Amino acid sequence: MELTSVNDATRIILENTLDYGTKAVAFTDAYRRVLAEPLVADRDFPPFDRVTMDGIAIQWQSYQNGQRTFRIESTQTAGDVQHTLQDPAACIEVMTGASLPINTDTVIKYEDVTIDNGVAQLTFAVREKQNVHFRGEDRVAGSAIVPAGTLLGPAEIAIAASVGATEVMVKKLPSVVIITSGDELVPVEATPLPHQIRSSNVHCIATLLKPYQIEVDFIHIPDDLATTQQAIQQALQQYDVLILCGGVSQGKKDFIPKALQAEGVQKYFHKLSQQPGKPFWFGRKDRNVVFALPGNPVSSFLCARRYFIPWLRQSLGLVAFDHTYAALSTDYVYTSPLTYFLQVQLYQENATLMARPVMGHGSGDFANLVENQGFLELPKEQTEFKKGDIFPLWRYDTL
Ligand SMILES: Nc1nc2c(c(=O)[nH]1)N[C@H]1C(S)=C(S)[C@@H](COP(=O)(O)OP(=O)(O)OC[C@H]3O[C@@H](n4cnc5c(N)ncnc54)[C@H](O)[C@@H]3O)O[C@H]1N2
Ligand code: MOO
Ligand SMILES: [Mg+2]
Repeated sequence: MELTSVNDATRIILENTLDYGTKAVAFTDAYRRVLAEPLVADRDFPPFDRVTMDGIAIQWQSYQNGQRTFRIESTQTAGDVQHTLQDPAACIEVMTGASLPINTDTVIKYEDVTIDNGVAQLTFAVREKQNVHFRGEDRVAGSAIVPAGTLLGPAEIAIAASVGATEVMVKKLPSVVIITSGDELVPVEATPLPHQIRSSNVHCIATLLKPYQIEVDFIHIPDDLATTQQAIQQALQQYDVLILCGGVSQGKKDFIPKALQAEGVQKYFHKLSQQPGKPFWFGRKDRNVVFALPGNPVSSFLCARRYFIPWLRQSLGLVAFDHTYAALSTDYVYTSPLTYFLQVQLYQENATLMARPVMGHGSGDFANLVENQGFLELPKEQTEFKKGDIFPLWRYDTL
């Protein structure tokens, strides 16, 4: 049977991204959501001529005229209404964050003056308009400071706060369920019998999605076709996205592809020319998108990272691909005609990000994942990879 290439699979998946609309959320809950409407400056940034040093404010012209001593008229601290300098030859004491007094244009910090008996004497040269952050210098009122489509981080949340956007419009997230199958799996809190294991993959995948603020539901089904079909039917009604884990290979109880098709999910591909994750199945039914990942823990994780994250990013209006690049630390040989996801440990060598292969015991060895931070995507046309060659790097920490 013809295997689908990694490139074709990527293209097909990205042809099936969906827009889930927008919603308003409290700006304090907007971290790592995608902004749907720009954050607009309600005032100039800064909104008034802002003093940037504690010291005295003068009129530059009097300094220019040779004056070096200034009588102190008043003191203006941050939060005070704006003072006015009455005598152009005098000065006003001002504090960082205060609005610059009317009739002044230059601030001299305390370290550059001596004050005696209510008179300030300059001890250093002064530049016109120094130590003032002038109104509208950064942004003018009405300008879009944060454009729509931005993934919100600390800096953007600060802008939301500053413009008084208690609620912001963000892209809605798809609802996601992770469905595990397998009679050998028991819950985390259970003590497994000798032939059983605790279900761990789902928590790996759920954690992978957390940086995007996606909270998943979990469903576990036994290896039984009728129950599987029923669970899939219900999940298709309840969720936008189904991520299934396991049951997609050749086993006697690998029912997932059959059950999905029986429930009307159209298969877009099954089996890729990649290692690990070869038996990956992807399909769609109307607005339901279904990622049926191979059960081996490394396979399900790397497939979720390599295919689901770009799908999610594009669905949210972000650039789909979030890989970077790293250089192989050593020669490497891989002879199968498959794209290889090589698990690597990352380290910095001068300005180059280096990737050292960390070989585990195949796609069942998920303990090995803790030793590496991502994988290099080695193209299937090549078998010999040279030290220093650069390849796409998919990091596990996606944000
Ligand atoms: N005859 C063939 N056998 C297999 C092939 C093949 O091409 N021909 N492909 C192998 C590859 S590659 C993979 S990957 C696996 C995929 O298997 P399934 O998707 O059918 O997954 P399962 O059989 O259900 O489980 C595989 C393995 O993973 C463990 N697993 C599953 N779910 C979890 C979970 N939630 N937490 C922890 N571990 C989980 C499960 O116990 C199995 O050990 O098939 C190969 N076989
Ligand atoms: O491709 Mo399977 O994903 O190696 O274990
Ligand atoms: Mg199987």
